[in-house]
Amino acid sequence: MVQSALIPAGSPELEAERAFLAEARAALSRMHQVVEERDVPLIGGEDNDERFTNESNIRAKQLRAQALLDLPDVPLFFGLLDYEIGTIEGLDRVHIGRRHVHDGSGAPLVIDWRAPVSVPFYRATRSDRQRVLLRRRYGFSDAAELTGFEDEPLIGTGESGQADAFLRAEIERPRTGPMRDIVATIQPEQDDLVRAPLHPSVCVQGAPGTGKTAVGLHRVAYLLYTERERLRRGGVVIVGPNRSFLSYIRKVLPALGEVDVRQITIDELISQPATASDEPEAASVKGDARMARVLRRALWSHVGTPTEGVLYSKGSQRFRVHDYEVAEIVSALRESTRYAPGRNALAQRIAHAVLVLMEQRGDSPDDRVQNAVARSKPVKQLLDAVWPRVVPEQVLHRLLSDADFLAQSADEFTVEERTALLWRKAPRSWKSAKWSGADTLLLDELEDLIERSSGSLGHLVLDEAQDLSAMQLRALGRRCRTGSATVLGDLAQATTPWAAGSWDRVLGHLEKTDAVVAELDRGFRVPAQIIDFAARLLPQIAPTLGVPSGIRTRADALSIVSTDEPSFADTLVAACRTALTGEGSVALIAADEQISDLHDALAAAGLHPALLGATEDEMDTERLVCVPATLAKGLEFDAVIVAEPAQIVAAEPRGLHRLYVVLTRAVTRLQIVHATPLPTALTEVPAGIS
Ligand SMILES: Nc1ncnc2c1ncn2[C@@H]1O[C@H](COP(=O)(O)OP(=O)(O)OP(=O)(O)O)[C@@H](O)[C@H]1O
Repeated sequence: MVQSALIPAGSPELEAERAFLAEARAALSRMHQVVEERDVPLIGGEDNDERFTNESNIRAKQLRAQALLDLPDVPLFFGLLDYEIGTIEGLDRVHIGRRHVHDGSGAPLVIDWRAPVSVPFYRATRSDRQRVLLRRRYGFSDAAELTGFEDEPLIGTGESGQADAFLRAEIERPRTGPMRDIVATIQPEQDDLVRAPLHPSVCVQGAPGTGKTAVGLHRVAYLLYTERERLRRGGVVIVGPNRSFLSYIRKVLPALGEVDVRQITIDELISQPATASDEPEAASVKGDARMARVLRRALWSHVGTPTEGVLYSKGSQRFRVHDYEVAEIVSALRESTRYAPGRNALAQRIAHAVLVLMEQRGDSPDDRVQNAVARSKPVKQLLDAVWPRVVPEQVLHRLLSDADFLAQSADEFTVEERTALLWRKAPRSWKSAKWSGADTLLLDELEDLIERSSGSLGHLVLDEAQDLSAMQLRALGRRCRTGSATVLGDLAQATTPWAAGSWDRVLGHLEKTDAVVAELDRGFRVPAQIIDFAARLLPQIAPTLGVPSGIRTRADALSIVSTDEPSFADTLVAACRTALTGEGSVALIAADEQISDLHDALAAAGLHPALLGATEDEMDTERLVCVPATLAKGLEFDAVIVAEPAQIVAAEPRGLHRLYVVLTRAVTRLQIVHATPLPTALTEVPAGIS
């Protein structure tokens, strides 16, 4: 909501626009009321299908009503296009907003930004004006009151700078609370990705603040508009790195009228909760793609070679299926099925062989006889010996506790890697085992090897995907086998030791190798001075990536304060106090082990800081937030104070990547306060980087 618009209050045209806004609001309220008052057709009967249909209809009505609620702080429209007469039948002037609003008789008042007629709002230029005569952008107060507008005629020569000024004003609007939508200022390169079709999948590599998260969220809203029916069945899920991040983005989709999208962490998507943790070495090996082969081998090693056949008796008759015949069936099945259906198929094939023997002796047995043979004691005994029933926990327990079994299943791992995998103190049985997050993914993989999972998700958005392990990506891909994905991330921000390292690998693990990979390199969040400073780390952390460009510059964007140990806390308090005199949000970011002491120091100085991660919505309530470095990813603040970069680097193996993340969170100002020397990667400027 840009506040500085050219047309002043009181002008007749502005008053006309205000009246139009009031009319549109009243119309939306009527649309909402119509839905509220509509009876849901309920079908009689109490069986599951009928109950399910009734519940779905009630929920559909609730969602529709919710989507039509007029949100008091969200403007109903943000732009307008004047088309050449006759371009669109009966509609030369189009107001563009977050939702479609009609007057009750079907005539549109506000057109949804996702509709084809809205596209030129984002794409038309003077050299390619797409039959548009004029583009108008509106300014609103924080209470969504129309304060003015700017017109951009597209006829004539030259380019106007209004769009850039508008974008800049929008980005620099002080941040309060969670992330907001960018629907009024989506840029053409972002719009390409937002409106890309549902298939194939899309993968976006983008430097910090290039709008990846914003693109992912707007793309979901767009896909739900164009493919609602297809996506309704499987659903759409957004997977983010942690609860703080999800809380930060939670309001964008509802503001765009989409209230039925799950936004969760990967741990929440995998059904089994973790109850233990891993050493980093173990977590790394468990996340490695080679684990998939190891698990497959470990599982299938339970299938043995029959040493005896089956002797089936019916009355006085005996039917024998020889061991070599069983062995042939087993070996054909192991090549072609999953574990559990293979076991059932083995029983059926043996039973079929018995039936053939019966027929050879003149009987004419039917299917019921075959089923009875398949369930008979001799067949069951053979199954238990040759193809035993197993559960994922059994297999994993054995792998992590039995060094010989592990060595036999995992010969591609080094001795050190196998040692890292083995439990120091193994639980007595699989039933009493506690599983770490990495283990739950291995169990998930095993479950799929035993019985194919359904994989029916319609669309999956993965944010910060550069951090996911191969096994996490495989688990995600399994849930979306027929659906498509939007994969968002930045390889330079990969902080996990198990990060896949390239988009080809990520997409391979996800089984979305058909994805189109695109790059965003215009940084909207971070002023150029800060981006250039942070980019000094790139030659070390991501030498193959290009250096991003910041679209804004600010003379006072970056300052570095060197202090000594005794004055360190006081210097930080002073820096935070000064930052709070400006507008918007302020973050103090420090290494995780340092943050709570610093939080206490700020509190003792009376600055009322919140501590990120303590609850879920601390960014909504306090202007000053203390952020542990490991939770900073994906977030942004108007002013950022980074304490002791060297400590952030020293805290973890990929500390320089973490520092890159931390340095790129500020929208207006970054101040670095340090008592120990800055990491040399920041002070020794490589050639070609300013
Ligand atoms: N077209 C735009 N108009 C206005 N603001 C924008 C636009 N594109 C991005 N922004 C703003 O820039 C900031 C960064 O966007 P976003 O968080 O989506 O970037 P990102 O690429 O996901 O960053 P990171 O890599 O740090 O997670 C946000 O405040 C977002 O609203």
